Amino acid sequence: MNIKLGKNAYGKNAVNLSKIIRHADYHEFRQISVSVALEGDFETAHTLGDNSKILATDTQKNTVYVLAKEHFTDGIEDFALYLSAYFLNNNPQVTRTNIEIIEHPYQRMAFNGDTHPHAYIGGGSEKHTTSIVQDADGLVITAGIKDLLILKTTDSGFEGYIKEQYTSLKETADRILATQCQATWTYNSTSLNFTQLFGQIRTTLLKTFAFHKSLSVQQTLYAMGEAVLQTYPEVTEISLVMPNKHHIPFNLDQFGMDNKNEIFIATDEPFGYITGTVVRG
Ligand SMILES: O=c1[nH]c(=O)c2[nH]c(=O)[nH]c2[nH]1
Repeated sequence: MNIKLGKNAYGKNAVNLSKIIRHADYHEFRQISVSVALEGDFETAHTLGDNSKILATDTQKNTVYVLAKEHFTDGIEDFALYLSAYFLNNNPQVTRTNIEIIEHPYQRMAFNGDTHPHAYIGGGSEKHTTSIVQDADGLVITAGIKDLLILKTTDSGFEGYIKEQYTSLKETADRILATQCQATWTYNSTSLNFTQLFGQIRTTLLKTFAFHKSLSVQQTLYAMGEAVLQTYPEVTEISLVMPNKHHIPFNLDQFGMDNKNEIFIATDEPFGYITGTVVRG
């Protein structure tokens, strides 16, 4: 029988790391989760149990903590780029790296407009993400947002869809639009101000969601992606995942009351799942 090893990768997932960056009059607190995956000359590790080319995942984990001291000082994109280059340059058996970082944002507490120097509030669902895939041919860098919970109470409808024997959904010109959005975009360069761009792109996504007169989730998804590509030449394409978190009007008729689009059943499952990539050209 002719059997051989196909595509494979290994590495350490979810290296959870916190860092205090001490400035003169305040502290910065950062919390990230780093995942490393390596591809390369690992055939005999699988077929013979020969570990001579294996950089232990425990060593990979330690490398992340050690390099964070000097090199995690700015955006997660910059740290991911540094880690990727480090693993490639120091391990000739590695031909491709895939570094992913998720940042859990913490904000300094504010009281009457004054920001506290070293107390933070976190725990929201929204996260900032990045990924680097690098090999001898080059590098792809993405950034993104995930678990961004956004909702609007009007300027959303859904009408004009197919009506056939199994259709029961009623058309509406005024519904709640809610989603737990994930957006991932690709940059055209590795020397950008990633932190600033992330904040600006996030604002563009939110603004478009808020001001768009939505005829469907699909249309809003496209408008959000289009706005990012129109505004930021550094972005080559953007993918969005927008589950439709349904809010179904509750039937108050049965209790002799009129539901004027005020009371809803929020259903988690099943949910509509709308995904799309918006590209140039
Ligand atoms: O924005 C929507 N897109 C759909 O494809 C769809 N399908 C559905 O039942 N409700 C909705 N809403």
